[in-house]
Amino acid sequence: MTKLSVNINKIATLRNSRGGDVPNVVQFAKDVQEFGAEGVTIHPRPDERHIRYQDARDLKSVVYTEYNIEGNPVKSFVDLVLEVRPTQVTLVPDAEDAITSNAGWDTIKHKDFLIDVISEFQRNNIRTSIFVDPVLEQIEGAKETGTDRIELYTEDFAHQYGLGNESAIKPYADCAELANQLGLGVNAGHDLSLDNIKFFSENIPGLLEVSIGHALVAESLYLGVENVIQMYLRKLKK
Ligand SMILES: CC(=O)[C@@H](O)[C@H](O)COP(=O)(O)O
Ligand SMILES: NCC(=O)COP(=O)(O)O
Repeated sequence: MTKLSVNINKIATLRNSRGGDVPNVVQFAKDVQEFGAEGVTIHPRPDERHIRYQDARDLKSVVYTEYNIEGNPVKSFVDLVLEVRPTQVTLVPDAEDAITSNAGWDTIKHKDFLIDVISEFQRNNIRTSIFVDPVLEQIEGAKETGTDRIELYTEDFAHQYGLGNESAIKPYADCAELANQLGLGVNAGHDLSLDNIKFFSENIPGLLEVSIGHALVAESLYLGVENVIQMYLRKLKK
């Protein structure tokens, strides 16, 4: 069974656009779990443009499913994760100015660094995952870091599948197969959506978890807007 972890970054983006507390990120996390989500993911960035470090602390007491914090392990992020102690930390090599995550780790080049941070989190009983491109050498490199899991970076799959190229699944399936053989858990995320999630999950062996945010929030808007318009119209009827 593949777990669905809902990434709530976009809820914080909407909140921050008005400066108040609507929508409320903590309430949203409570609600998605109530509706069946099996995890909550956040990705605080150093500029705090969506999820803030304080949100990460506030969410700790309400996330009773799996709490996954993603980010680049700069010192402030490492300190935050060690303070909050989520279920899982996912390490992502983000550039500070990146609009969103746009690459996996070079697990060979950054092996020593990854070993250090991963062992520190594991000493504190926090499961680790590292964001990787679907490249076999990078999966072998990930194994060398001691990480518990990998997260396959699925942007390319999502893009290609949207164009009708089903063969784009192959490198992901091959990497998942190798990870399974090596004893690494397999997560996946980025641009997964209602359009591609069934095909992706059916073709990836041993897929433990997907984290989905951008498309899930957009789909919630599209699928909810008719209902909300009707509710407004009812209230406006004299
Ligand atoms: C790690 C990853 O794949 C990203 O999708 C990320 O968690 C989303 O971050 P943003 O919401 O900042 O785009
Ligand atoms: N790890 C990926 C994630 O949390 C969500 O990515 P996206 O669905 O917002 O692209």
